[in-house]
Amino acid sequence: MTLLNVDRLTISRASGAGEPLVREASFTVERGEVVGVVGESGSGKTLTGLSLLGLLPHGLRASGSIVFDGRELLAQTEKQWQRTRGADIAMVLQDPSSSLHPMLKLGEQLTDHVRLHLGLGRAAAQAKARELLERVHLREPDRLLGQYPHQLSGGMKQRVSIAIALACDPKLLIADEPTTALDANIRTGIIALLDELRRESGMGIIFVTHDLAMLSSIADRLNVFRTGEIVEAGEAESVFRSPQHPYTRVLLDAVPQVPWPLPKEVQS
Ligand SMILES: Nc1ncnc2c1ncn2[C@@H]1O[C@H](COP(=O)(O)OP(=O)(O)OP(=O)(O)O)[C@@H](O)[C@H]1O
Repeated sequence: MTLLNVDRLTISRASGAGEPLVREASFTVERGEVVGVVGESGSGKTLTGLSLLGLLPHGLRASGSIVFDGRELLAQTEKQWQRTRGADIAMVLQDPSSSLHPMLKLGEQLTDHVRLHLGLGRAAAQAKARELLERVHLREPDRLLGQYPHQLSGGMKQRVSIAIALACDPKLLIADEPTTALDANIRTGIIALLDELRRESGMGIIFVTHDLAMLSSIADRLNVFRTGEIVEAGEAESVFRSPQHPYTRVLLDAVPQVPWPLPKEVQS
């Protein structure tokens, strides 16, 4: 069964004013698949991601259909959404600091998170926290658990926020510009980690970015957004090789070299 089936998703102002911000967007995500969502600033990528978590900003509403694992999310109560978030669908944001409390040691944040979501006792939660840090390839987890976020580099912080997102074994991860704030060489490591996690766990990933080149090494399929609409969708390889929409060509022209997939040195 398809993991996620978004059908004619429309996001508009609840007041009815103005044009919809996202218009009739339809796409699917299969298990273990990375779907790239690309487009210029303001094209509706983030709102689409937030609607999959029931987290649209106040004053906006979604219509159409979002079927996840066989159930309609748009019909959910707030209580049902709370169970969906984290346990079924998790999100990683551009700025890892936004998912980490600056005044709390990582150990407290990770163990509190797993205790809350998995109902584990203190010792089991600490063991789970260590295991999660190892899963994202952070060395010396015990030492890290005693540190504050500001003691970590940006790349390490992003790995910790991925570890937090993985705590409940979500089936779908929405990664919204997860590498934009990072240096080029760190970026490659985070992309490799996401690629490894989807292979290992069968988790689907929606990778949102304005940078098409970023997706060349990881995306199976692409959705190109422009002013609230999907203007091109298809297998990543064929979109890279022969883009159909003029806007996709403009995005590709901004990428320095585009044989698909890009050679490793260009990906970084
Ligand atoms: N709370 C809101 N109320 C009204 N309009 C909003 C709200 N949030 C976002 N928008 C508008 O919706 C449109 C889509 O925004 P969205 O954040 O999804 O774009 P994006 O493609 O993710 O952009 P970026 O790459 O800059 O993050 C934009 O025109 C934005 O100004």
